[in-house]
Amino acid sequence: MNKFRAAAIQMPTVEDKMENIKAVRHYLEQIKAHKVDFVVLPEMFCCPYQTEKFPEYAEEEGGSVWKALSAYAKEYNIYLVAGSVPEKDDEGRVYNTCYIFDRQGVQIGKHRKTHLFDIDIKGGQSFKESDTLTAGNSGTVFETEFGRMGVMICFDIRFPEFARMMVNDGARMIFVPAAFNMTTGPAHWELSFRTRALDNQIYMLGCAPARNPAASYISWGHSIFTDPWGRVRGMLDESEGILICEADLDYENEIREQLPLLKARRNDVYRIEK
Ligand SMILES: NC(=O)CCC(=O)C(=O)O
Repeated sequence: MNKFRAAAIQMPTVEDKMENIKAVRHYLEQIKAHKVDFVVLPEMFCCPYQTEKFPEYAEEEGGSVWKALSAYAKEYNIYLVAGSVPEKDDEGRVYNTCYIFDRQGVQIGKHRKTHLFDIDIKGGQSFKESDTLTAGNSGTVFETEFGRMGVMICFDIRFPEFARMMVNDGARMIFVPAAFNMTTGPAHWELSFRTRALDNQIYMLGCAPARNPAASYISWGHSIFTDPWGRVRGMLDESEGILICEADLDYENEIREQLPLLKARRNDVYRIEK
């Protein structure tokens, strides 16, 4: 039980919400023979990544998208870290939400993106999720037969405390539905995954949408798997594809024993004396 397999499905997003949902089944069929334990989908995999579209595509928890994803988890006997979707609550607020289903299709976790992606890079990418989205207010872990796992969504990865909090809470791997762009992707995507993996001595799996050069927000792609030594174990390019990887928790334990960063922390002194 110390090894498990996971797949990141780097799929394109089309305008028709339910076409994206149908496409997920096609990929799950394709990887059936690999007997993966976990599948992760991209950020906003069934809604164009445009702020004005989020309220239009949003559904309440338990809606048609949720039902289809829960059914897939059961049918394919997988943990489904179901990318992210726009979720609306009963007061009309909209969140960037990742639902997590177990092998029976039962929802065992839900993460609402906590750090909204509001950036304005001179000569590069601008985006303002907070125009239409509300931020979540907590980190998220979920339980599996392999141990506790963490989930964060895209921009959340930039905040080191967030991953550290999950690791402090016992997370063994962090799943990251994401969609970096053509400005920050080449600069920071791989670096962010390697850094969070190295600092926390943990496996990280990031899943991005396939690149569509005609989209208003262009995804960097490059779904990625990094290990507790900070190495890249697998990475796609920008095209549609599936990244299949294996995590070995004995290896993670060994790294944590041999280079005992997590144990050697000095939480008693991390303050500035004034
Ligand atoms: N969807 C996002 O949160 C994008 C984050 C991103 O591109 C970054 O640079 O951070």
